[in-house]
Amino acid sequence: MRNHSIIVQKYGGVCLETPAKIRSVARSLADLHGRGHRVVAIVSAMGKTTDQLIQMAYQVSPAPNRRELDMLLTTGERISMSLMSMALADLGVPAISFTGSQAGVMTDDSHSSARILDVRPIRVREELDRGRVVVLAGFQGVNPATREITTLGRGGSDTTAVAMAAALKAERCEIIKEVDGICSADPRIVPDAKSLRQVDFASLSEMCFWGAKVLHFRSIELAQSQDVPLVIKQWGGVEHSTQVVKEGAGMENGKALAVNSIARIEHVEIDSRDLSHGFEKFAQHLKQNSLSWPQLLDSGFAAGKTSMTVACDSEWLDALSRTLEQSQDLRKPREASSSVSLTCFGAVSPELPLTALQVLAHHGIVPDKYVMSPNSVSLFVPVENREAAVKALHSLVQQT
Ligand SMILES: Nc1ncnc2c1ncn2[C@@H]1O[C@H](COP(=O)(O)OP(=O)(O)O)[C@@H](O)[C@H]1O
Ligand SMILES: N[C@@H](CC(=O)OP(=O)(O)O)C(=O)O
Repeated sequence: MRNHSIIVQKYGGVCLETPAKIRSVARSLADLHGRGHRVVAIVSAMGKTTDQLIQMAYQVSPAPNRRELDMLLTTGERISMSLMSMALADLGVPAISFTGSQAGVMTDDSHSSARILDVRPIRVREELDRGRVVVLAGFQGVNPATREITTLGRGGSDTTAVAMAAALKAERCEIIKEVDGICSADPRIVPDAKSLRQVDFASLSEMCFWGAKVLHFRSIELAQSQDVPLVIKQWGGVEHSTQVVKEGAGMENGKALAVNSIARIEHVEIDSRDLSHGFEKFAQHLKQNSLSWPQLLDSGFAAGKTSMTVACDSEWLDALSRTLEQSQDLRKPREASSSVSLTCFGAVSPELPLTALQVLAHHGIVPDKYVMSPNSVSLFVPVENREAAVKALHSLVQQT
């Protein structure tokens, strides 16, 4: 099998929700294997397993130890990988499952937000050469210095898939989803959102930073730097739904591609001398409460206070809110907000921010913050206006 091309496929929790769905994914892997490819399947935890495990941890401890939390969360992917391997064996396909550490995914020591330092897939290669389908637990690795098990952060299986595809020099890395690829908006909010057949790395990276739950943000950067051919495919479909390309050939500069949103953004105020002091106090607070760094969206200093605007998964934000109630110097100055972002191919045109504000005003939505990035216009709106804001801004996406 040494000369056969390697295909890495990643299946998210939605595609693996039930034993029946696992059997059906196994049939599709068997089919790919039967067509002569060497197949590596990266699996996430079934359905909402990771959420349930996190909730369980917080029921046991208000500030779960991060090492132990990683030990707990990695079990979700172990369940999927072993079940998938069993289902493949039942179909007569030789298969073997590996955890992240068995597969040689080496990370730093940052529990719950570890970064991949190296991938040494020795056992994976051996098993592929033997003709087996290799099923790998996504979202996890091991720190070679401490020998501790780590996780890559929520949604990290996409990053495992890209890193493994790069290390194995795979022909391509396919991210298999239930949705029809990357859409011009979350189809749950905008049912007639169109699927983007091609998207360039820079735009996709900003879409995912600003809330498109289609790919782990870090996996995009990795695919670009490691030159991994990356496609997003709808589960059951034969064609690629979305192909990620270096440059979006044929697309107009500044064209609005998609609207995405972050449902919950929390604001934190820190009594401090200056911005740097504010950051130090925030870092200390996170450490004391066993919290990893969140996604930082905005920060500023005025009148003895550092303000931080952060996003993360809801369990993390709930935990932060609880710890802030007990703090003297850090507090929540206001209710949470949502962001809504319009991402363009190429640089944002200078008139777009005003147009976006006018469209929202027409729908009675008044944002209170505007953040500019190279490809996106992002506005912070009240949580209750989020869906209406996404629908309104979607009218600016060119329907071609
Ligand atoms: N721009 C977007 N395009 C496609 N899906 C999006 C977008 N923004 C948010 N989503 C949501 O992301 C999820 C995509 O992946 P899904 O296959 O359901 O999950 P996973 O593979 O991570 O288990 C869907 O629930 C979809 O509603
Ligand atoms: N199970 C992990 C990792 C992951 O990547 O999941 P998914 O591919 O279903 O988003 C999580 O829920 O964060």
